[in-house]
Amino acid sequence: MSKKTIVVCDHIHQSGLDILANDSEIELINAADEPKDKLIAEIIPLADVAITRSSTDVDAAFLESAKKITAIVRAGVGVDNVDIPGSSKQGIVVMNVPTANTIAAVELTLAHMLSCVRQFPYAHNNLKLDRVWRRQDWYGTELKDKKLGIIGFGNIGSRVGKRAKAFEMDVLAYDPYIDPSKATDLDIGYTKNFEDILACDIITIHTPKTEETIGMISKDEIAKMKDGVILINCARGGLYNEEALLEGLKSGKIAMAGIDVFNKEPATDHPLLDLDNVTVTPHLGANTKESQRNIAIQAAENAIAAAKGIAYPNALNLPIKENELPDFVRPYLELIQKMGHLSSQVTKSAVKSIKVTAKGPVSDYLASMQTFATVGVLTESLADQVNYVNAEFVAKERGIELANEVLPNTSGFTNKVKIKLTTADSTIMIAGTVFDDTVQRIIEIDDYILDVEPKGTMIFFRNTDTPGVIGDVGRILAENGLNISDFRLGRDKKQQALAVVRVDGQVSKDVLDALSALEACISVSHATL
Ligand SMILES: NC(=O)C1=CN([C@@H]2O[C@H](COP(=O)(O)OP(=O)(O)OC[C@H]3O[C@@H](n4cnc5c(N)ncnc54)[C@H](O)[C@@H]3O)[C@@H](O)[C@H]2O)C=CC1
Ligand SMILES: O=C(O)C(=O)COP(=O)(O)O
Repeated sequence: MSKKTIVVCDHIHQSGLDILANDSEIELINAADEPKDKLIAEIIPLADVAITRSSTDVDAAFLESAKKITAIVRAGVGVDNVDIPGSSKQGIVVMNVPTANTIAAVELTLAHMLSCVRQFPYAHNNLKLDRVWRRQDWYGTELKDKKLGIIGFGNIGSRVGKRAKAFEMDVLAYDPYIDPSKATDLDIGYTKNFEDILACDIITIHTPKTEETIGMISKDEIAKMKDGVILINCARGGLYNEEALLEGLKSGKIAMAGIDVFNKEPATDHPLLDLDNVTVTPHLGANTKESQRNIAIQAAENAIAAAKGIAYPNALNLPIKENELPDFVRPYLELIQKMGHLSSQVTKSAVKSIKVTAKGPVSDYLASMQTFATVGVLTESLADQVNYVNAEFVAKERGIELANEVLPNTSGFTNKVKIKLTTADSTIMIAGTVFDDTVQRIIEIDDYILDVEPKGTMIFFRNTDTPGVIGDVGRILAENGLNISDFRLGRDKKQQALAVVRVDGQVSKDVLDALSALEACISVSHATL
């Protein structure tokens, strides 16, 4: 059998390189020190499998060169620099190594917190580089009794919280996608109100980088914070808007920031580096010997398994062989995934169960429908960490009940699919169908009959069915510069109406507040697909 070539694109621990070098069926190319243009142009075309870290973007240029690649192993957690849909299209399985560097990132977060409150690097430089002994210049503050706000309470966030408790901090978690008991069982406070986090003394973020989390802390949020707040980011650059962060640090509103990650890396001429109230590290969250050793071993073993076609551990995608599905099924899978994504955005709470029902010939693909619906629901909180391969496993791990059922088709449609999402706070049902094999439509939301294209930014406005409401909604949107691209109305038997309004542009909190202040409003929410 000819050898399979595994290309290592970034620096990994020697233990992983040894495993790769010692396998007689594997040809190892260690390209960590090669310039990226040479890597892409000359080395990637030779690879059957590639191992990457955050320094190598798996983008269009990479994929263009990846003629033979069947699998990519991201030797770490974050896959925001990996084009997963593009990889799937090319039949490339993307895998990551999700928990091997958790502790390293947790401990770096604590290091930044301590460095910030004691201005550690500045005092260090003053003595070591300037040879100045001025103890009166270096009065810090204590972590004890300070309120720590943690955004994102997953593997890293929860462990930061646990350790902060050992410092006798008052810890508060914000993560709308977890069961609150995950925090309260650790004697850590839990809030669904983001404003509570903004009122903390120190704020640290541990979410993936998604459309929802990019710029989660920006100018408006910083304005609401305490004067002298401390901000830590050891997750991903851009979760704190960098311009707003810079401005806040310059004005002194933010006393200190501890930053490990930047929007664009390497960040050797970033304006944050010119300030004297930041502690910075060059994306070192995962850089401990223990983590890198564990990651390299797992990445090497998983890359070999993939190269030999034996297994794809922690696969984040399942390249969909579209030609193996009947033509009419594919749009239903896409539709139910959108319906899942939409329902989780509207309910915005810890998911308890996802039930999928199908009527008509599409019911033969019920298990796939369930998978796509589950991916859609969990995408909102987990982004790329959930996929068609691991959806069921991830849902079960989070205590989410999955159910599905085929129902006799009395609907009048050739096929009809429905998702019922139950969360800690509410339940929503959305049904859809596909016309002419291509035209996807939402046809029911709860008891309302509608005809809505699931696309773009949508506002869901539920109101008592009284005259003049539509005009009021239109006026508020116009006043806020939002152009309406579609307006659909459904009525139920209780004299209530649901308007689904598609708009061009983003829906701000002000718009939602103005809509919910209307007398006829029962509820208002929005979602973006
Ligand atoms: N600096 C570094 O070298 C390292 C950075 N990381 C990054 O740290 C971050 C966290 O990693 P893990 O804890 O392993 O991930 P995780 O998946 O275990 O946890 C992420 C949590 O964020 C929550 N979340 C998602 N959207 C949210 C939102 N809008 N608001 C509040 N919470 C939200 C999720 O529900 C989940 O509980 C990732 O961005 C990862 O890439 C991870 C390792 C090393
Ligand atoms: O695992 C992650 O998400 C990280 O950010 C670590 O990235 P790295 O492997 O150090 O380039």
